Amino acid sequence: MDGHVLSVEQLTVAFGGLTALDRVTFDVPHRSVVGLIGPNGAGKTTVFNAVSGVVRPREGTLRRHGRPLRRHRPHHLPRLGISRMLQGLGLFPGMTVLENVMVGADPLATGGLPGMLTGLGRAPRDERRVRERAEAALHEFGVADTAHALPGTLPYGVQKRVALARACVCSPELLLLDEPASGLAADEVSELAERVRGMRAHGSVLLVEHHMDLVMRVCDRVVVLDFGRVIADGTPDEVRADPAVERAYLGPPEGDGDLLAPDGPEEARDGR
Ligand SMILES: Nc1ncnc2c1ncn2[C@@H]1O[C@H](COP(=O)(O)OP(=O)(O)OP(=O)(O)O)[C@@H](O)[C@H]1O
Repeated sequence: MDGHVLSVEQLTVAFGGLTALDRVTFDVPHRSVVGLIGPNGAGKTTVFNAVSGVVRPREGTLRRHGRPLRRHRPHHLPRLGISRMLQGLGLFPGMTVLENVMVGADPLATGGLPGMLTGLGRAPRDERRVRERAEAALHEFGVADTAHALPGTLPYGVQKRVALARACVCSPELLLLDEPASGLAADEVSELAERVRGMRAHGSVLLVEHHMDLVMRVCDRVVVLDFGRVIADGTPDEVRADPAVERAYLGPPEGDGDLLAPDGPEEARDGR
């Protein structure tokens, strides 16, 4: 396959008079983990929303393997091999864990979501295949024993794993992870780091995360945004040592804290 899993070229997004993204350019290579970081309001979520087809860029091009994505919508993502795990998890509270993950696996089948939920108009073979894929994903993420529970009855860390299983069940070529570490305990973050690193075996990950320790541990490259512009793009070590990144996080006055300390950026930004 030619080109990168995702190429973002000169992406510009405006909300009224506010330019949220200003000619943002970066690539997500095949089988890599790319971190997208930056202070609050830098434009990270807007990049995800543009890639997901939720917002339309004013200018610029998104490419998958060199081919431009034109006027795509969020429901096209499974067909494009892209999956997104939302920060708010987005699990359906009235459906069991297994059913939630089956929704993620459903694009693999020929029948639609209504067919899956009602059992009508759907080949039993499809139903079986979707169920098996969902069960395998739950097993892979260590939550098979929760299959018949409702998400709201489970601890947050377990719900996160369910949401990850749902995002991964289609074996996406590109997984968009929006702050997957938020709300997790330290041991859960370490486990998450292992999982994200392991995802490289199957596809690529674009990771938005404030938890710098995780970003530095799992990413092959890190793209840094500030006020809608890319101010750095390099390996974790290169980005960590970049004075422009330090300025963005710590502000111009003599900030002398640990630049990309695990829980530093948000507090540092507040002090600008
Ligand atoms: N739908 C919208 N309408 C108007 N302004 C918006 C909208 N979405 C985002 N913005 C603005 O665009 C800029 C970038 O926001 P975005 O949410 O992408 O930043 P972020 O880096 O994800 O921030 P955070 O780390 O706080 O989630 C901000 O100034 C934000 O207020």
